[in-house]
Amino acid sequence: MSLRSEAPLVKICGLSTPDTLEAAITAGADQIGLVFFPKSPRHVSLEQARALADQARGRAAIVGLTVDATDGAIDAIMEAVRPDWLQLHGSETPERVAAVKQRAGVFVMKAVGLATAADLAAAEPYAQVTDRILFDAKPPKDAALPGGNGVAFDWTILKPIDEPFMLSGGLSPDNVAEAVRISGAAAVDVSSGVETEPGRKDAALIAAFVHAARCR
Ligand SMILES: O=C(O)c1ccccc1NCC(=O)[C@H](O)[C@H](O)COP(=O)(O)O
Repeated sequence: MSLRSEAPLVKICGLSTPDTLEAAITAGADQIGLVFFPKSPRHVSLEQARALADQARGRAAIVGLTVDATDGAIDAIMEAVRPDWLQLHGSETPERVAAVKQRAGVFVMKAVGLATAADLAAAEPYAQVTDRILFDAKPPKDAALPGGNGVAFDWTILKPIDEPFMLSGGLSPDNVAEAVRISGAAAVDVSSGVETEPGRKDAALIAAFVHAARCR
C-alpha cells in the first residue's frame, strides 16, 4: 500500500491557448498536455502546438497526447513540438508502447482505463515498457472520446498499487485532495474539471486545482 506524504505532481491536460497555458504554468503545474486527436474539442494543430510548446519549454514538462498514432504522426509531433513526454491514450499494445518509446526517444506514459479492480490487470503488461501508468476512468459506452470525459471511478481500487502512478478521471478542485488521499497517487491529471465548457479552460479553476492538489 502506498501512503504518500509529498505533494503530487500536477498535469493540466488539453491546453490550447497561450493565456490558459500561462495560467497553468503560473499556478505551478508540472506538466502541460497538448491533445493531438481531431475529434477532441481540445485538439491542437502542429503549428498551434509548436507555439504553445515554445512558451512552456523549460518551465513545465510538455506532454503530447496521441490516440493510436501512426509512426508518421509521432514523427511529425516530435519534429514540430519536441515534447518531453508522449501520452498514449488509445488501445496501444505493450509492444507498440515500447516501439513508440524507442522511436521517439522520450518518456512515455500509457493510459489505462479503470472501472473496477478487475481492470487493474490490464496495466501489468505495460509495467516494463512505460515510464508512467496513467489510471483514467474507462470512457462511458457512448463516449466520442477515449479520455477527457469528466468521469470518476472508485479511487480505493488503487490503494494496493506500489509503483508511483498518475491519476485522472473526473478530478476537480473540489475532489482532487480527497482523490490523492484515498488513492495514494504520485501525480494527478485534469482536463474537463478545469473547464467552463468542453475545450475552454479557465485560469481560476486551473489555479484552484493546483492549489487543492498540493495543500492536503
Ligand atoms: O481530453 C481529451 O479531449 C482527450 C481526447 C482523447 C484522448 C484523451 C483525452 N484526454 C486525456 C487526458 O489526459 C485527460 O486529462 C484525462 O482523460 C482526464 O480527463 P477529465 O476526466 O476530463 O479530467
